[in-house]
Amino acid sequence: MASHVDHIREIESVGLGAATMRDATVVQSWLRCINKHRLDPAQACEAYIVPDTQLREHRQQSEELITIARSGLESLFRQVAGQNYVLLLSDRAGVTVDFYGDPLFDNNLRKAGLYLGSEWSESRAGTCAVGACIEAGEALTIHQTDHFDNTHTPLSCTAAPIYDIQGGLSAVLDISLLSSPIKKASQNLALHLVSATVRRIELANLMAQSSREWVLRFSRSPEFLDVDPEAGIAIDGSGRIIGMTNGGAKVLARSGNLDWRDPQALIGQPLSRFFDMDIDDLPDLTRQHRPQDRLVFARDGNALFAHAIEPNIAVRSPAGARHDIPTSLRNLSGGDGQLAALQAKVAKLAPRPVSILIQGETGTGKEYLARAIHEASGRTGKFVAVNCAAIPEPLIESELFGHLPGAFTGAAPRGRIGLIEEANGGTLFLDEIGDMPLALQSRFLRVLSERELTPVGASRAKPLDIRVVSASNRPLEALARDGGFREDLLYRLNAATLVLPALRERSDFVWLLDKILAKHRMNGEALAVAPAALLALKAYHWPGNIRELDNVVSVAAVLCHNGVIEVSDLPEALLRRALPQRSEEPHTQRGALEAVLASCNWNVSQAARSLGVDRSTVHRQIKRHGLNHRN
Ligand SMILES: Nc1ncnc2c1ncn2[C@@H]1O[C@H](COP(=O)(O)OP(=O)(O)OP(=O)(O)O)[C@@H](O)[C@H]1O
Repeated sequence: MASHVDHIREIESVGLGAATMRDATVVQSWLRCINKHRLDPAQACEAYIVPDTQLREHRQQSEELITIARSGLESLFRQVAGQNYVLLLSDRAGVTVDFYGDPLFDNNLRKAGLYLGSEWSESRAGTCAVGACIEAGEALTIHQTDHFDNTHTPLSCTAAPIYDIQGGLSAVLDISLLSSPIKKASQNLALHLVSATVRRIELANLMAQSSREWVLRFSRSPEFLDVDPEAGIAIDGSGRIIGMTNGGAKVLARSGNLDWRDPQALIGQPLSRFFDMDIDDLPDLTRQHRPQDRLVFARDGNALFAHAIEPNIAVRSPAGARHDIPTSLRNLSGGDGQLAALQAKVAKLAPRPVSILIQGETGTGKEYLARAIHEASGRTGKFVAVNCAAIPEPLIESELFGHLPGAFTGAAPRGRIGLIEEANGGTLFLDEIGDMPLALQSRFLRVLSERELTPVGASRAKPLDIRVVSASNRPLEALARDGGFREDLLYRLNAATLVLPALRERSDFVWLLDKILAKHRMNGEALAVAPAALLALKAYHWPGNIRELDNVVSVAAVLCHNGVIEVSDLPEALLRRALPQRSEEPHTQRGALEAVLASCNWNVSQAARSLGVDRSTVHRQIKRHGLNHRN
C-alpha cells in the first residue's frame, strides 16, 4: 500500500493537473476538496461525530425517511451478514441518522466514524463515499486511498443517493468496510446491492406518498415487472407527472431529451410528452392484464413494460378548486376547511420572499408546513431546520453564524459554515423561535435587515439570500410584550402568520390517518383500522397532535395481526382518555365505549381493564348511554 507521503503527493500532483488512473468521480472530488473546500491533504483529521442535540435534530428531520428506508436497510444488512459490512443512512448534510453494524466492533466503528452521528460531508471529511455521492448525485465507491484524508484510507465505502419524489437528493445509503481486499473491483457487488436497495426504498416512498394518485412502474422484463420494478412515476388526475423515483426521472429525461438532474423540467409535464399514451390508457396497464401485454413506448422509441396502480380513493377529498395548489402543498390536508384556506394563502406566499411565522400546538405539523413552503417556493438552495430550543445557549451563536478557524477556544480547526449560510439560496426554518436568546436576537435581526452575515471571528460580511420561516407554539406577541422577545424582530419574522389547527379541530382526520397508515405499512402490505379502533382514535383529544397519531400508528402497526389495527393494539392511556368521565360530546363517548366493549366481546371486566377504570364505571356508562349487547 502507498505510504502516507506518496498519497499526499499523488493528491497534490492531481491538484496540479497530473494524469491519474483514479475514477473521474474521485478526481473531481479531490479537486473540490483542494479548490472549493480548501482542505489540505497533509492535515489528517479524525472522523467527526456531531453532538447529541444536533443528532437528535437531524434524526427528527429524517424521521419519515428513516421509517421508509428501514425495511430496505434491514434486508440489505441481512444480505451482507457475516461480512463485516456496516450500513449508514445519512441525511443531505452527510450526517449519519441511522446505522447498522456489528456491536462486537462498536469501538472500532465509532473511532473510524462508521457510527450514528458521524458527519461525512465532503467539506468536513474530504473525499469519502457519502460526501462525494452528495456532490456527484450518483452511486460510487471510494476505496482506500481514494479517500482524501489519510485517516480514512483503511476504509472502503460505497454509497448511493436516495432521491425524494420531487427529484431532490434527500439522503445517502452507504455500505462500508473497516478493512477490505486491495482491489477496488471487490466492491462492485456492494455497489450493485446499495443501488438496488435505494431503488426499492425510492419506490416504497413513491407508493407511500402517492397513494391517492396513479402510479406507473416500469421494467425492461415482464417477469420482474410486478415483483421488482426498476422505476416509477406518479401521475395526477389531469395526467401530469407529480412524482418519480430517480429511475423514473431517468426514463422521462431520456424520452424527452432532458436532463434528469433538472427535476423542474420533468415535474408538472403531461404524461403524453414522454409516452405514446395519456391518462385514459392507464386502466389497460393494471394487474388485470398480462404483464407481457402491458408494453408502452417512450417518445425516444424505447419500449418498456408498465404496471399502473390505481389511486386509492377510500377517502376522497371534497371537490373544489385544488388545481392551482402546488403538489407539495396538496399533501397538507384532505379537505379540512381551515386548512384549505391556509393552503390557498400559502400557494400565493410561497414563491415570494416574505418571512412567514407559523403558530400551532406541538406536533401540528409546523415543520412539515415549512418544508412544503420551501418545496413550493422554487428556491434551489437547501431547507435548513434549526431548533432554537435544542441547541445549548453557548453553542447557538457559532452553530447559526459559523466561525473561522481558531475563532475561539474549542473552535473547529477548519472553521465551520453556520446554519444560516447553509440555507443561502434556500429556506432557514427556525423552530421554537421564542427560545432564541435575546443577545442573539439582535444579531439575527441585523442579518435579516442587512441581508448579510459575519461569521464569528470574521471581519468581513458575506451577502445572503435566505427565506426565513419560523415557528413557535408560544404566543410571541405576549412574549414580546413581557420583554422576552424583541418586537422589531417579531415584525421582521411575521410578515405573514399562518396558524395550524390542532388535530382534534380538523375535519379530515380519516384522510390524515390513511396517509399515516400508508407511511407505516410493513413490507409493502396495506394497513387497515378496525371500525371499533377507528371510533376510539376519533374520540381521543390528541394533545400531541399529528406527531402523537404518527407514534400511535407506528406502534400499532408492529403489534397488529394481519395488518388490521384493533382496539387492543392502541395504548391504554388513549383508550382511557377516549372515554372521559365528563364529555361534551356524548356521541363520541358512546362510540368509544361501544368500540371497547365490542373489542372484548362485552366482557365488562376486560373493558374496564383496558380503559383503566373500574367495572362500576363501565356499568354506569353503559346505563347512561343506553347501550345493549344486542343493539
Ligand atoms: N399533513 C401531514 N401529513 C402527514 N404527516 C404529517 C403532516 N403534518 C405533520 N405530519 C407529521 O407529524 C409529525 C409532527 O410534525 P412536525 O414536526 O412538522 O410538527 P411541529 O408542529 O413542527 O412539532 P413541534 O411543535 O413539536 O416542533 C411529523 O412526523 C410529520 O411528518
